[in-house]
Amino acid sequence: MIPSGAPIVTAAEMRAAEQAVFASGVSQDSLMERAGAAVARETARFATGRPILILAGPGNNGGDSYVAARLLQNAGHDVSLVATGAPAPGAAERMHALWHGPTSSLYAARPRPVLVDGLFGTGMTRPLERGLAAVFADLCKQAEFTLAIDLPSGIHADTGADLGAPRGIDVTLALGALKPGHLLDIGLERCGRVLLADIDIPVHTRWRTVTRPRIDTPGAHSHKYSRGLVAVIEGAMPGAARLAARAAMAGGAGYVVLAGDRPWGEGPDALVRREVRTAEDLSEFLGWDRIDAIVLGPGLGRDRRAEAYLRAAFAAPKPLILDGDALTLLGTDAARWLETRAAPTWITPHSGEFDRMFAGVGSKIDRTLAAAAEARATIVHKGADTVIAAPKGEVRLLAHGSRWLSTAGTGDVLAGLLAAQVVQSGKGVAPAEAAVWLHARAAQLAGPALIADELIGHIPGAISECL
Ligand SMILES: NC(=O)C1=CN([C@@H]2O[C@H](COP(=O)(O)OP(=O)(O)OC[C@H]3O[C@@H](n4cnc5c(N)ncnc54)[C@H](O)[C@@H]3O)[C@@H](O)[C@H]2O)[C@H](O)CC1
Ligand SMILES: [K+]
Repeated sequence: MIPSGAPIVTAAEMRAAEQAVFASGVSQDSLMERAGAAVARETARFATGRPILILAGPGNNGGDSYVAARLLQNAGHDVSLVATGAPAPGAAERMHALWHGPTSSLYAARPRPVLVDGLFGTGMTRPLERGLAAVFADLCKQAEFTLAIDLPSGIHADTGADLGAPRGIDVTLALGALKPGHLLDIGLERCGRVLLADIDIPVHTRWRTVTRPRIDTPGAHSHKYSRGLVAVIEGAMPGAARLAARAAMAGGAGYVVLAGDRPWGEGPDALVRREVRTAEDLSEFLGWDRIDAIVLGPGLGRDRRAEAYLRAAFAAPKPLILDGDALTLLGTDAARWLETRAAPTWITPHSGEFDRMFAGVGSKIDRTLAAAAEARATIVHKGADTVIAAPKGEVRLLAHGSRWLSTAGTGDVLAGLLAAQVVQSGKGVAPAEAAVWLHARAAQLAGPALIADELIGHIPGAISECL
């Protein structure tokens, strides 16, 4: 569980935001008191009277620990503390001096039912030392409830990479804002439930977690064309394009056309079919001015005709959603090709497709942002941690999507759903955010062992939560 619509900042941005608070006249001690008070409040809520062990590292994460230990003890809790080294000069040292309760060394620590991890937070720069990681993991294992301050110690704040974090953290209390490490990579599975404590540090960022979209009920004068026409192009595996087309219909598009050489197969009667056999046919069809968005890629194939279809779709001056085989065909030339398009483009790669198209370093957010800027396209980089990035720097992140989505055809559904949002809500991240939210919610509604066909049936239920 991750708070929705919450700001996400890097460790450096968080430090800069803290500096701005200090510059406005707030002392470091009072900010640390706020952080420690938030930790004490949440710990007390979950501890329900059980004995508490607090781990305090050498930096400001440890400083928060000393404050929380003092406040919990003052409130009557049974608290003991483990310090892993001398506190750094400054606020952490002053908070250490105010702690008068029992303190032991890490290696002599006895497990207690409630564990608070204040070893390292955003200052985590290198892997945990082995012995420390082993003792820490053991204390977590033996605790009944574990809360991590800001981040689990052993998770890289900016990438979510594993620097030795234990399993079994129940709650991570993010201070001030979420960090990428709460949402990406190993961080996503090691943080447990993420709660966000507002400690009054203003942050300015264009990175947020995905929120539930607001969808308008069609107006009195709406008609099939005003609600948007989506053209889905069929290829070698027609089932995939049909899934995308049905998802576009369920997603609220006014009119959906399936175009291909075998479009007459199964599927709803409300789906309009159009026979297209060659790239010339396709160009002619895509010249129809009623078309508001094109979906190309699901089940397209990778033969010469598929390449010719891709060129025809690229040349059409219409919003274009590219998925699956279209992305494989673009390959390492993707950015060069995509940046030539005048009309808006969305691409929906999973990590394998993304890595074939783009180089790049850093976190999944950094790499997706760099690719979006280079390709001048909005990218929905799918996975357990789905990152949406737009060329001008906007980022949306959806973590904890249903693991049951990892099955054939769900990506085709997302592509169709995205097209439906594009024709209804326009440019950039907004339609992608809406599509990703609806897709995840439909998956929750479909429950375990879902198949892509069933997912489509739950899209209207997801939409009804957004009206
Ligand atoms: N800045 C503030 O006033 C506030 C910060 N808050 C909390 O502070 C942490 C960030 O604190 P910082 O001191 O920058 O870093 P850490 O406490 O995470 O640790 C830094 C400390 O640890 C050393 N170190 C890093 N990695 C390792 C390692 N693998 N093994 C051993 N030592 C390591 C590093 O060199 C430093 O000495 C933030 O997360 C908040 O919890 C408050 O929230 C608000 C006030
Ligand atoms: K921590």
